[in-house]
Amino acid sequence: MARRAVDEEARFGRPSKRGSRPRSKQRPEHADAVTGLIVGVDRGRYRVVVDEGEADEREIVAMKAREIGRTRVVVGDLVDVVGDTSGAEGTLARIVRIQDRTSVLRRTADDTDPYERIVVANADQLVVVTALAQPEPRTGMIDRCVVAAYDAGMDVLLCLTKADLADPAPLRGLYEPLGVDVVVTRRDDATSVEEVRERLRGRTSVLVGHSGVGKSTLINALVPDARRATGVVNDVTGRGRHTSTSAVALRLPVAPGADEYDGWVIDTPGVRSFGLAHVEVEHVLAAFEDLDDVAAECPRGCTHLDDAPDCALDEWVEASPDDETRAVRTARLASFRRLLASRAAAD
Ligand SMILES: Nc1nc2c(ncn2[C@@H]2O[C@H](COP(=O)(O)OP(=O)(O)OP(=O)(O)O)[C@@H](O)[C@H]2O)c(=O)[nH]1
Ligand SMILES: [Zn+2]
Repeated sequence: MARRAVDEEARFGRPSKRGSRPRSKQRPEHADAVTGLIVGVDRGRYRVVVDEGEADEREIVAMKAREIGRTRVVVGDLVDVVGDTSGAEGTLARIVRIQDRTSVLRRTADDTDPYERIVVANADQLVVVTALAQPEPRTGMIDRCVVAAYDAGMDVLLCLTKADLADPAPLRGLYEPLGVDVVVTRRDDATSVEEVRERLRGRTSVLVGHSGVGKSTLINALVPDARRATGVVNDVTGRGRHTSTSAVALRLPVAPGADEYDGWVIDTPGVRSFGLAHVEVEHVLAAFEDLDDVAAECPRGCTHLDDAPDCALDEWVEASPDDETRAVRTARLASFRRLLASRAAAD
């Protein structure tokens, strides 16, 4: 759990978790707040898991309290909740505080949505689900996801699906030099799903991917209860089951069918790509430790792009002690520049 900011505590007069102050009626109501994790958002109603991992873990429904104002609350947020937090049918609790976020995954405004949005908070891994065929992989889209993740300080796992249809080697070759972990799956190979589970265990992972890449198939295999089959029609409404486009957090079982959970899988049905106008070069650079050190020697304001005068990264490749090193450095620099360039490309 993220530690609450000191000034927030001062403002609400709440003792630390370990505080020994006795509870009394004089204390502000918020002192009785419980902490919870936002697992779903739907039209102003927030699904919150409280007392996670304890005997009385439960999911409650809450709304934003007035003091939160217009601050957005997103899936992955840790919040303090007051009021009726029993989770009993028909109860509605109030979110009075959003705890400091350890990461925010953003998307820039685009044609369909004029506002920059935080998609998910506090996730530590972005899983880019890409089919090896049907639909054909689009490296531009993968690059943009990698940039968005690095900007947010998240790791990237590239999950290549439909391995029965095409060879994963070329894409592996393109992304492993970027420090991207690659895992290959196929629907009819349960062990490949377990390899994905291993990498998600104990972490909070956001899955993104274009329609048809097999993301639902993968999530259903990882989290059977989710039953996120596409094309399933609701008997009552006659519409697809998942008309909502907001993110949803699902608990990851430690093994197929296990009652024990370790980690969260966040599905993002509405997010197909990321606008990247907000991304800073320095954040992308920070994900390439070797280049980051070298770029410290660049002229002020260096763009580090192909045409940047006196970019220290070019000199670093030039100064390679041998051919092997030169090949590695050339590939690293080309990958980094490809990512930088993807910020400008539309997808
Ligand atoms: N050949 C092959 N097909 C697969 C594999 N995994 C999934 N598919 C098929 O690909 C199609 C799309 O899979 P979904 O899981 O619905 O894809 P999705 O990414 O969730 O797509 P949306 O629901 O549109 O977002 C389905 O017909 C799946 O049966 C695989 O490993 N190999
Ligand atoms: Zn430079």
